[in-house]
Amino acid sequence: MTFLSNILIEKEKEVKILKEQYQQQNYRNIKQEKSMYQTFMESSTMNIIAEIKRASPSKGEINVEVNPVEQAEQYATYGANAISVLTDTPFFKGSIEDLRVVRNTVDLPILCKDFIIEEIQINRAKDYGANVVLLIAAALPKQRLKELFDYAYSIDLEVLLEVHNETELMIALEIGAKIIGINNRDLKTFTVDLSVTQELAKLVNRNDILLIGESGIRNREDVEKMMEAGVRGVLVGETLMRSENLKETLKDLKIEFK
Ligand SMILES: O=P(O)(O)OC[C@@H](O)[C@@H](O)c1c[nH]c2ccccc12
Repeated sequence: MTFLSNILIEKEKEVKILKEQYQQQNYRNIKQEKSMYQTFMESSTMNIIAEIKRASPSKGEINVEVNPVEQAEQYATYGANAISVLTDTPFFKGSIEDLRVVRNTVDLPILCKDFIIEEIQINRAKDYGANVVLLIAAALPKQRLKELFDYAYSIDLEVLLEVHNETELMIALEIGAKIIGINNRDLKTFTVDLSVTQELAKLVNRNDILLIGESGIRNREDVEKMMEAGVRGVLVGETLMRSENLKETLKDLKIEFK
């Protein structure tokens, strides 16, 4: 049993309960003036998606006691371009409430980071104020991915479509993904290798695709590697969650495009 198949089983249960209990809330329906895609494409510096990540199955507890409001405020103040909120509870100790409080704190684009298998999760993400949802190519068959992808855009959400190998990348391109995240971490083995982004990015020779390098980014050198690989954004969790000086850490990661 891999982590991914385990969590998908967990999500089936969660969705079943959601279907019974969830009622549309419409707390906040934020329409960003500009899409994340557009802002990131126009930026002259590396775009940083700063993640609120309390724990993970590969690292255990990272920063469980974090105050998501303070963390998000600091991310925004020190130059993050978007915020990712891990809303999964059983494996990452996050919650959908984290998303709401972050939404009420910052105006940056917010990514709802979860393992989405059904439309109802997308509705809930929207309700709680997300602008972008994650879809993971390894988690679903192509047809289903495409349906969820189209559904998200139909309710004005953008999609970060995450891939980890060439087959998944081709699927993402066929589906018409505009924002593709290349995960350096293998969700089945947890191995992290920045060369995943370096290799896969080479296969995308289109300048209308926004590429994001995800996972295992610790310092400026890593961001430089990602930039040379051709990504316009990086998704950083653990490094920021463990940082004792977010001002310095974010400054270090934010580099100018050449
Ligand atoms: O903490 P890191 O190594 O900086 O990684 C952040 C982010 O990429 C990672 O949390 C992530 C990428 N894809 C995911 C899918 C599900 C859960 C988590 C993730």
